[in-house]
Amino acid sequence: MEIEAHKPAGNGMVVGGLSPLSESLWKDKTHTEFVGDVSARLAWKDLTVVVSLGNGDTQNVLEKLSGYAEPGSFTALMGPSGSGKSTLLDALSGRLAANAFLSGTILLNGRRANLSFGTAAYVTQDDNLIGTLTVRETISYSARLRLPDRMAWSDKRALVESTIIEMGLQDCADTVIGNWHLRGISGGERRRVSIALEILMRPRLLFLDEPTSGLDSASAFFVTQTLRGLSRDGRTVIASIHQPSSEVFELFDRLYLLSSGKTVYFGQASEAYEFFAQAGFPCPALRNPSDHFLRCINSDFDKVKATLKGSMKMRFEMNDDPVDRVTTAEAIRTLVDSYRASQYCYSAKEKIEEMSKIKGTVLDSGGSQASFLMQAFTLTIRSFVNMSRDFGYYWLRLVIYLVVTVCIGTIYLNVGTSYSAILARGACASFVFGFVTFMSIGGFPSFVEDMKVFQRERLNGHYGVGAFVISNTLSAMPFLILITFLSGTVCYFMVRLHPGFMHYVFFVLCLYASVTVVESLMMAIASVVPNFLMGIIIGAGIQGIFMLVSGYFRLPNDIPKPFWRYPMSYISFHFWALQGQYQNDLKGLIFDNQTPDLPKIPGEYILENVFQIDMNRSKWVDLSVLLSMIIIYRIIFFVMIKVNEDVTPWVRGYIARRRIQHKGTNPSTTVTPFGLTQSPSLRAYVQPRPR
Ligand SMILES: Nc1ncnc2c1ncn2[C@@H]1O[C@H](COP(=O)(O)OP(=O)(O)OP(=O)(O)O)[C@@H](O)[C@H]1O
Repeated sequence: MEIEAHKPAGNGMVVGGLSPLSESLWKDKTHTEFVGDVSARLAWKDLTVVVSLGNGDTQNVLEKLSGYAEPGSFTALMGPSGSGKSTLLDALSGRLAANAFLSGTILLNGRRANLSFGTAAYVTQDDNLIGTLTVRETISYSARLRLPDRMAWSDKRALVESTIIEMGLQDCADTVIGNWHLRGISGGERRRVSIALEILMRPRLLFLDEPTSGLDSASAFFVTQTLRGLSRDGRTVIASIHQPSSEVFELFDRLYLLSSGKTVYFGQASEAYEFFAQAGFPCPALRNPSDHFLRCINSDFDKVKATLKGSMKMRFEMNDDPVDRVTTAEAIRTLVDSYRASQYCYSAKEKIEEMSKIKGTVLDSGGSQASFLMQAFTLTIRSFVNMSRDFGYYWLRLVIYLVVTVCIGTIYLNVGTSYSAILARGACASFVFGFVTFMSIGGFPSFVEDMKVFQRERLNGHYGVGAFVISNTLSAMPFLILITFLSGTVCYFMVRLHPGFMHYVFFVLCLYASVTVVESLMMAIASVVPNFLMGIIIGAGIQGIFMLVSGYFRLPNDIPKPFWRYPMSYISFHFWALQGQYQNDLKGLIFDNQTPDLPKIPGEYILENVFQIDMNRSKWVDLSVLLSMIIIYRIIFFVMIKVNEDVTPWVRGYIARRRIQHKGTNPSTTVTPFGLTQSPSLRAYVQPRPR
């Protein structure tokens, strides 16, 4: 492949968007049939977003916003912090939080469309990436996950390489992203990797939330130039941008200025200067126009002035700047009114009307084109590589498990068959299946990181929930087998549990099954509780309760009925593990009695009368129950993710809607002149953005 044909410009970055090679590669090799016009014309009219707050109050985050974005143009959303830029992007891309209610019209190619789960690509503010992979690996795995199976790997690789060059990542292509123990690429490079992952599939519609935040001026210029280049390839690009430099500002085609959820200006970026002058706020000489616009509409300046005046730290002198002669609140009012009465507003409305009348192509979901098997396989390999490189994922646990099992081994060394060994064996099994399995909770922070990556990729339609659950189960298997077989072997032979190969195999299998159940339980918790401290506390609490009813701390027949005995002890995996292991260890052994003149005690007698074990059930049945619990927890994990995606937002939305109605505001959907309604619905997933 002629990758060399891409000659990086200047600092090694190819500015100006997709190179002709990658564009043609994409079309040729994916064999994508572009029937008709596949460009994305996005129009929104009278978009209002109301959020319900925790105390039952409501807040208007966006108020009757109208605008449009066309293929071939780069639209920048600008405004002070809290003005509603991210909310507008979320509303347009179908990602509003469940407590947010949308009314108004959003049309893609003149039609109502669902833009979530891959139809539009969205680069969010947080760069949730896998820290142990290099930049090239990250993009390559993403290519395998999403490009069609029939596309040759050499072609996929060529596309990956051209994307790396396009985002100027060649110098750090073989550097790891970085995590808590690995020093990786810089923050700016992470941003560029996040963008690279989304442009890989050449989406027709691309949303970016603050793609230049945290970047130095050269990187910010480069990223913006790349986005502009993408738009020049016929794509529709909308990005929120914070405090752009004058060079970056010059790259915008259209500017959407927001303040407190209201439109201050929407039109050609180059004409904003004139609009501000006409409204009575001309940009002073030698001031960056974007700084001036934001200075005029950032009401925080009023608070800052008041605070400084109050504390006598600052004397305000009148100068020529009109912004200093009025409060920012007044300036915003004047600008909003001027815009409503301006020709910019009229021409925008006309354009929106015109766009709404043209019914264009229905765009396919831009999600993955790879088969389910390819997705599951790639995710398994990627997850396996990550687990093997992340010291904290399994290796640290292996060390701790070995240390703890050596401790167990020395404390119960050659436990034997004396009278006191009866209780010692019971205690040893209880410790192994209670505490040792409990230590698996240590993997929770890594699960939470995995879930963050999953959520980002899932929302952009990279793969399905099923592929993720399967891959997560398979990739962990070799590590769990290694950990449990090594530590189980140490424990089994040091303590000298029941001799015999099958007894040894049962012990380690039982340990493996128990540890995997804990892993699956913690994954299920991670799918609902994204905070790792809370997740660990919940996981520890659940396991503590399970341990209590395992049959060791209270004998099975003494566990209070009905709740603790049924269902709790049967749900507890510790219960099945102990029942199986007690049989595995004691059955067939003969123990000394309290005094030598009393007859010896058979293991079966102890099992039935001391540990109250159900002897009619084989230990292999106990093991099967444990193994089926793994499957049940994985199904719960799958269901939890689905519920989180589909049902939880609906329920939260319903509660918030009731609250708003109770307060007297009507959040009902608005039927627009286009006949389209937007309402809080199942598709308005998602986890509210962290704020
Ligand atoms: N789901 C929500 N629940 C409660 N408040 C919300 C919600 N979504 C947005 N808001 C509020 O709406 C306002 C606008 O938020 P938004 O994140 O859209 O602003 P922004 O312009 O993107 O800010 P920044 O530049 O700081 O990211 C803020 O006051 C925010 O707290």
